[in-house]
Amino acid sequence: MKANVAAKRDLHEEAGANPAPAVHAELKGVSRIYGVPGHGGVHALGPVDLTLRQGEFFSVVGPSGCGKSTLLDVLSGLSVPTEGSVSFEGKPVAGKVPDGVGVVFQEDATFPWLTVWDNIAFGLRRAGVDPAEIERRVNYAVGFVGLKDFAKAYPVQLSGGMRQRVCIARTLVMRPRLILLDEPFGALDAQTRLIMGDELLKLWRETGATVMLITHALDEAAMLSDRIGVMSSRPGRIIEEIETGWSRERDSRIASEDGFGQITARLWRLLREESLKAAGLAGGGS
Ligand SMILES: Nc1ncnc2c1ncn2[C@@H]1O[C@H](COP(=O)(O)OP(=O)(O)OP(=O)(O)O)[C@@H](O)[C@H]1O
Repeated sequence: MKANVAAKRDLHEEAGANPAPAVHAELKGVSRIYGVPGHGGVHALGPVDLTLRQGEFFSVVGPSGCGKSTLLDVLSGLSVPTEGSVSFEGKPVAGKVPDGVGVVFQEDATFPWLTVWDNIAFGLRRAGVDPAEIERRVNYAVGFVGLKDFAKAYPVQLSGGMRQRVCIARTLVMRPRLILLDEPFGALDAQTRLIMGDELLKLWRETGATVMLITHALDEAAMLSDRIGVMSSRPGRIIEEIETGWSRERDSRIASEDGFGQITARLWRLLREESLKAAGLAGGGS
C-alpha cells in the first residue's frame, strides 16, 4: 500500500491546486431525544459541546448505549438534534450529509450484487462523475486498501476485514474532508483490528482529512488518536477530552511506548463508574 505523490491526488486533491476549505465541525449545546420529550422519549445525548480541529484524529469512547452513534449521526446530518446546533466548515448541518463528509458504519454495508470495483465506484457514478475520473480514482483506491487482486470479486467471496476495506475505499473515493467512522472494526478479530487501525492511520496522514472514530476499545482509541473524548453514561455528555501527544507518524507499535499504559488507565478510571451505571451496577464502591 505504497502511495506516491501523484497517486495521493487520486484520493485527495492537492491543497495548492484546489484548496480545501478549513474543516471545522462543531456541536453547540446539542441534545437528542428520541420520541416525545416528557412522554416516554429516550434522552440519548447531551447537551454536548464539541469542536473538531482540522486534520486531527479524534476518537470517542463511552459506556454501552451512552449515545456514541447518536453523536455521530447528529454530526453527519443523518439525525437532527432536538436542541442545539451543528456546523461543518462554518455552515449549518441539517437533515443530510454535507458534501465533504464521509461516513463508515460498523455493519457490512457492501452491496452483495456488485463487485468490489463497482461497490467502490457506486457513489461516484451516482454523483455523475466523469467515467475516466471514476476509473482513475477507483483503480487507485482498490490498490490503496490492498484489494487489487479482488477487484472483480463479490462481497460474499471476501472476509469481514476485506469487506470493511471496501466500505472504507467507497467512502474515500468521494474525497471526504471529514471522515466519521462508527465502530468500523467492531466485527474483526484482534490482529485484523490492529492492521486496519494502522491502515486507517496511513490514510489519515496521506489524505489530510479530519477523522472522528467511535470505538468501545480503549487501547484502539489510545493508539490511533490525537485526542479522545470520553462520554458519560446516557444521556451522553463529554466528561473529559484527553490529548495523547503522539506524533503523526505513529502506528500500533505505539502500544509499547512509555505513556501508553497511562492513557488507557486514565480512560478506564474515567469510564469505570460510567460503565457500571450503564450496566445498572453503580454504587459498588471504587
Ligand atoms: N432510533 C431510536 N429510537 C429510540 N431510541 C433510540 C434510537 N436510537 C438509539 N436509541 C437509544 O438511544 C440510546 C443511545 O443509543 P446509541 O446507539 O447512540 O448509543 P451507543 O453509545 O452508540 O451504543 P453502543 O455502545 O451499544 O453502540 C440508547 O438507549 C438507545 O436505545
